[in-house]
Amino acid sequence: MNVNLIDGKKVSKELQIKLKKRVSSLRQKGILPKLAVILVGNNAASKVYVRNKQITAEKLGIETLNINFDKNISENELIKKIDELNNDATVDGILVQLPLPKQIDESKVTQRILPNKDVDGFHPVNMGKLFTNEIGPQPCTPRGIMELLKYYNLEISGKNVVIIGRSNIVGRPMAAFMLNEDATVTITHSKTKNLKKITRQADIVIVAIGKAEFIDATYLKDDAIVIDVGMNRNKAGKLVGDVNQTSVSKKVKYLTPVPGGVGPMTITMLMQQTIELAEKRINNE
Ligand SMILES: NC(=O)C1=CN([C@@H]2O[C@H](COP(=O)(O)OP(=O)(O)OC[C@H]3O[C@@H](n4cnc5c(N)ncnc54)[C@H](OP(=O)(O)O)[C@@H]3O)[C@@H](O)[C@H]2O)C=CC1
Ligand SMILES: Nc1nc(=O)c2c([nH]1)NC[C@@H]1CN(c3ccc(C(=O)N[C@@H](CCC(=O)O)C(=O)O)cc3)C=[N+]21
Repeated sequence: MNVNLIDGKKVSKELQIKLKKRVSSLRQKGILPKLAVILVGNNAASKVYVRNKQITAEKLGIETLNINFDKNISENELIKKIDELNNDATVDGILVQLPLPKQIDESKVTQRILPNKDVDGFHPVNMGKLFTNEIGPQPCTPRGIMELLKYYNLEISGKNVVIIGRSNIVGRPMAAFMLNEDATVTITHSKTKNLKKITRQADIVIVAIGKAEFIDATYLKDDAIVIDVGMNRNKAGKLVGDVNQTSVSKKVKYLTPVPGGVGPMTITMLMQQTIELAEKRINNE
């Protein structure tokens, strides 16, 4: 059987047509949706992301404020900047690109962003809302994955979902999203024993480990749905996922490519959440 590729680029394009209209209607009301992005240092994966974000925001009419800091910046300086953006009424969403250098406590930074400007949905208040199935800003990558599954009419209720990776930005919130849709969820990580035995039972596997082409066909059952979140450079400098796409293509039913799968959806959800936060200004005024 041939694999069906889940086209994140196409789905993104379609969603962005609707988002553009929402931005114009905001702008007509005098509201200019604005996203502030803080980048510390020079992480490679982060830079791809920053570039794609800027291009998309511009296309949709979302204002961006880009702040770059040297990798040696102190935690206090970064916190000061966040406070300034928290108090700036023209800024709807604040995103601090992760990972941060060692001298900075990521959780302290995440918690400093006001929950109602937390466009990444990483603040414990918003994470808590996601885990209790309440409405709030949500992490963009797992939200984008849910949108992809919905677009392709792939059923989640009652399915065995195995997530590989337990980061705050992908694995953990992914588990909450899936649970909210009535999946039976297993979260695995580097200390998991017999990973293959677990993943082979999965109807849906979500891979977010950060190791180039780590997962091959032997990890999967026939007809599985495989979501590849990974963004890695291989030895030749090419962008590859955490899944060996050639190997699994012969076996599975659905697969997200890299590039063109989850990545574009993360960006689209980030734009959508910036717009959602900006739309809140209407009711608050
Ligand atoms: N496409 C997109 O939109 C996005 C892509 N990414 C990409 O996704 C990947 C993962 O990112 P992120 O979640 O931030 O990564 P982290 O490094 O924060 O987390 C990696 C997770 O994978 C687990 N892990 C590592 N090795 C193994 C292994 N051999 N077997 C099982 N589990 C393992 C780790 O376990 P432990 O906790 O025990 O250490 C950890 O939980 C990266 O390539 C990143 O660039 C990230 C965000 C968005
Ligand atoms: N606070 C924070 N939030 C994040 O969501 C976050 C982060 N920090 N740090 C880094 C990771 C990584 N990440 C990516 C998202 C999209 C692409 C993306 O657009 N990928 C294209 C790449 C295309 C290309 O340029 O080659 C694709 O997959 O098609 C890449 C990487 C978000 N992250």
